[in-house]
Amino acid sequence: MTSPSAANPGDAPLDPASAPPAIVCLTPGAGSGKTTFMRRINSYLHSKNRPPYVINLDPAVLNVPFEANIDIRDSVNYEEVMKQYNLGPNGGILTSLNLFATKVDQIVNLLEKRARPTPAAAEPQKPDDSSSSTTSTDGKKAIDSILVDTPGQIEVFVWSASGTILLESLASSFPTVIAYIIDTPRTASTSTFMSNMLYACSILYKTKLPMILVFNKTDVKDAAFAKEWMTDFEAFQAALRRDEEGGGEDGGGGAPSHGGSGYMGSLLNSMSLMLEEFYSHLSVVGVSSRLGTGMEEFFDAVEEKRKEFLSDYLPELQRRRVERDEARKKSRDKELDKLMQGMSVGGTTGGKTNDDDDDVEVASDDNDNDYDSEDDAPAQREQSLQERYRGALGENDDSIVADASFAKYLHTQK
Ligand SMILES: Nc1nc2c(ncn2[C@@H]2O[C@H](COP(=O)(O)OP(=O)(O)OP(=O)(O)O)[C@@H](O)[C@H]2O)c(=O)[nH]1
Repeated sequence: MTSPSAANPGDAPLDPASAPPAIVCLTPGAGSGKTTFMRRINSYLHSKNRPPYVINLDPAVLNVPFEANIDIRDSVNYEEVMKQYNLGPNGGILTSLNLFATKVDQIVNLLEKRARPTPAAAEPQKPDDSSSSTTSTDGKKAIDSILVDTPGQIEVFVWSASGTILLESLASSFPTVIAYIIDTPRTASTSTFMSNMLYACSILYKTKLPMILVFNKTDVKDAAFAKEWMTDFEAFQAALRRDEEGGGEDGGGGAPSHGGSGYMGSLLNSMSLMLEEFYSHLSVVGVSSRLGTGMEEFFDAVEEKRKEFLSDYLPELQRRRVERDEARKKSRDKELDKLMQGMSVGGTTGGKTNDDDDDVEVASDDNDNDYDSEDDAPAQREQSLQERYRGALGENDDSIVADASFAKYLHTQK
């Protein structure tokens, strides 16, 4: 994995090429071993003296068996959200994520600050310094990677607006990679394998982020069969035939596999052909979170996907971001124009200046402004009023900074 190498002066935007990767862990089903996997990669990075920055986005989790630097549970009380809004478990998670997503700018700002190396980082390291990490602007070690844990209810995260906002915001500053954790023993039948792949495919198209398929629990079942099915169509066909003849594996769930029978057989057949193109975009690794095997392979895949993010995904992401910012600015300008016209003080774009004394009184109730001349006064008053309205509409960064309680919480994080 690459650590940030280029020093970014002051508060200049973080260069994505030198930014640490963000690894977002998702799992299609409960019990796939996401938590165990997160704990394993966390301790692996600690053992390499490259501690990650950990973010927990699961508001409903009872215990996180690793230290999270930012934890959604510290700012949103899931139980309370369910009670107050009269929601069920999924609605509670969704609303908690929505509440948390309103603060995403502050989180990304904090992460950028923590990821930015100081000029001192450019100095050569001492030979006895085993760490390859640098130092962030506030004197702490610059973060080398970001690990994000997500709610086990994958659909709540992936298909919600807040999930999209959180992922896009993260990806706008950091090369973001999805680690999709699969329970290998439970994916051994052709039909469960195919449903898992289709789900991964839908997530890839929804998030538009590079993805690593992590076949977990390889101590119980080797992931070689899955790798073979993804690269060799004939092998998958043979497995389908075996399933049809009743000799297929039952996927560990106890139910017999009917992957190859009747219309299911031909459906799986054509789907496997269709998915060939999708497979070519994925990295596949087999790991055992219990034993800790496959970690090097996983981080090699992260590095590969980080590069892919920079070359393929980032340009598209930046294009979408510019489009969205322009649309947002246009709609704000429109609102501001309407507001100004309503107040009869003119618009932002060529709106006429109102010379009426009564209106000027409204605009000048702040005595701080000393105008140079009588002629300049209306224009300056109008400008000052416009600035205040812009602030109220959220264009001013100060409105974010002013949210002291959350910022204070974030700044107490390690
Ligand atoms: N044999 C084996 N078991 C594992 C492995 N990884 C996780 N497990 C077991 O699988 C079970 C589920 O693991 P978790 O890490 O809790 O899985 P999760 O995806 O977070 O599941 P939820 O808690 O339901 O969200 C536990 O009993 C783990 O001990 C592994 O690599 N090998």
